[in-house]
Amino acid sequence: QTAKPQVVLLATGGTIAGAGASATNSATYQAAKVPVDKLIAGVPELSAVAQVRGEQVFQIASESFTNEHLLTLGKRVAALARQADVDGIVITHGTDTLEETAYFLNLTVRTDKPIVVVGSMRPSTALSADGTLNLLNAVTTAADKSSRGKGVLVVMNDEIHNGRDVTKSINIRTEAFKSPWGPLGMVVEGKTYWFRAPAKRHTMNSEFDIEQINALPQVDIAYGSGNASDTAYRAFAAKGAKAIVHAGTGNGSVAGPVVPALRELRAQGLQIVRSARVVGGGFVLRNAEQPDDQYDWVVAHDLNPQKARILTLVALAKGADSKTLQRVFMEY
Ligand SMILES: NC(=O)C[C@H](N)C(=O)O
Repeated sequence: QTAKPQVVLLATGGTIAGAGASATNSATYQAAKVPVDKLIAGVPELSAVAQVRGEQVFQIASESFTNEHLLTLGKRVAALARQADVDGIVITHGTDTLEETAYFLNLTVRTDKPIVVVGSMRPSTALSADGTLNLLNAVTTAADKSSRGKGVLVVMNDEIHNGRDVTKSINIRTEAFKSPWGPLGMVVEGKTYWFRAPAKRHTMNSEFDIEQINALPQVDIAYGSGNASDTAYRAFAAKGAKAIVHAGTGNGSVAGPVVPALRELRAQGLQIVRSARVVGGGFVLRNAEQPDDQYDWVVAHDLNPQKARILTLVALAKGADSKTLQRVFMEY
């Protein structure tokens, strides 16, 4: 009998480790309560798929993830990926910022071993809790050789998503994670089925390397709306932001009263990234809506504001200027 693949489960908290007062509490509960050994013990079916060992990296709700958490987690994932006795890595994570961590790892961990990020929408104590099957599907995907070289994956609700594309699109359904360009595959009854592969640079082909990153700059997001003012942009700059991601209306458009502030801040050295707040997937074109060449601003292409923040962090940590920043937004 051949040995089972070895999968390390890194637990960070979230609703998948959440506990409510009763089985009918599907939305009222405390995140980050159940420790990693209990998560593993709660799904005995895991042992048929892989040899799973767990590590509790953090025990937090993902809305409280900081840049330091990203660095700590990324370095641990990279160290494990280098070990010969690790075939795949699963990260349990709160769903609120799961897409940000998945994209960060996708950009910075240089490995072709499967890295799968997973969460749940209902706490472990709820009726029809979704965490157990999500976890089994995530370990199945991480243990599968066919998952290699596809970048960091997110497995939720039987679907395998590209960690770059996927976003939390609703907060009250188990069918919460969507990729604007579609999922990569499915996990059904312990088997993976693939339909497409990521086209953008990631992991092994990335120019970024978590081993070389020891600090991440402050990058903030300001939200566009009607009656917009420049207050938030100037306040972020005053507090030391190195870049501001503009979560713009429509095609990353910028309200008239905000334009002079963004031009001034750019002149002071901050990078200005125009993204789109639209939910179906943005697509911001350079020099459409605003003269980006003239203002030396950057467009986020199809990345949503929170993902644009992650790529900006990583690029600025490597000293990117505005030209490099624009290049990486098209390549990653
Ligand atoms: N469903 C969840 O995991 C939400 C929770 N607030 C978290 O992100 O940790």
